[in-house]
Amino acid sequence: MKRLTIITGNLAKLKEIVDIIGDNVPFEIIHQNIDLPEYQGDIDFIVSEKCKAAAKIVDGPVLVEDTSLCIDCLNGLPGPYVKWFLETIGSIGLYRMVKDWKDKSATAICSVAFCEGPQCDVQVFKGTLRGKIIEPRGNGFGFPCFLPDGFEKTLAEMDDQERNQISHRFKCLNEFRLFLLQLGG
Ligand SMILES: O=c1nc[nH]c2c1ncn2[C@H]1C[C@H](O)[C@@H](COP(=O)(O)OP(=O)(O)OP(=O)(O)O)O1
Ligand SMILES: [Mg+2]
Repeated sequence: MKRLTIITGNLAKLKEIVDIIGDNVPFEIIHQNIDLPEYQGDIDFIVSEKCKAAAKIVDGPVLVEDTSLCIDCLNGLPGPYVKWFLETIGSIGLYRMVKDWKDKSATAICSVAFCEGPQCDVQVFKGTLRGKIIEPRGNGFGFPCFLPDGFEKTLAEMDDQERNQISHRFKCLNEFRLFLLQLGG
């Protein structure tokens, strides 16, 4: 069976990816814990560059993921730079940035890029989840300040099973899973 290497430095993300892809796909899924460069640009560019860097390291099929949180009243910021916002001002800081705006709507975006090797084309998949920014609640993996539309729990208040049925990452990786099944072993 072909091997597919997931490259991420984030183990919570890895667990979700593996749980969603499941074990029916015709690839043996393995992981390398490597912190890839954090590129700048739009979502497609960033995840594609990440994928090319990963394919060079592995010299075979790779999957990388990049997460964005795009807030409407901030014209899409922090977008793919959400990691730096979380590390500096945190979820509460994100909430404070938007608390005086009437429109607090936002989109969580999971983007995944796959390629079969360093010389191969990169394919990008995306999953989006609409919601709004609220005062942070919850301790799970998932944005504590993001309340998905139609739900009463933030992503960080949901348990893994609940989140993996509705999340941006679920939507994206479910599409990728179907693509892998089509691709064959
Ligand atoms: O569903 C999520 N719910 C809440 N927070 C999340 C989620 N997914 C990623 N995150 C965090 C991790 C990082 O602070 C930033 C995304 O940055 P991002 O570059 O994609 O992740 P990362 O650097 O941790 O791992 P990687 O080695 O795959 O690049 O948002
Ligand atoms: Mg990263």
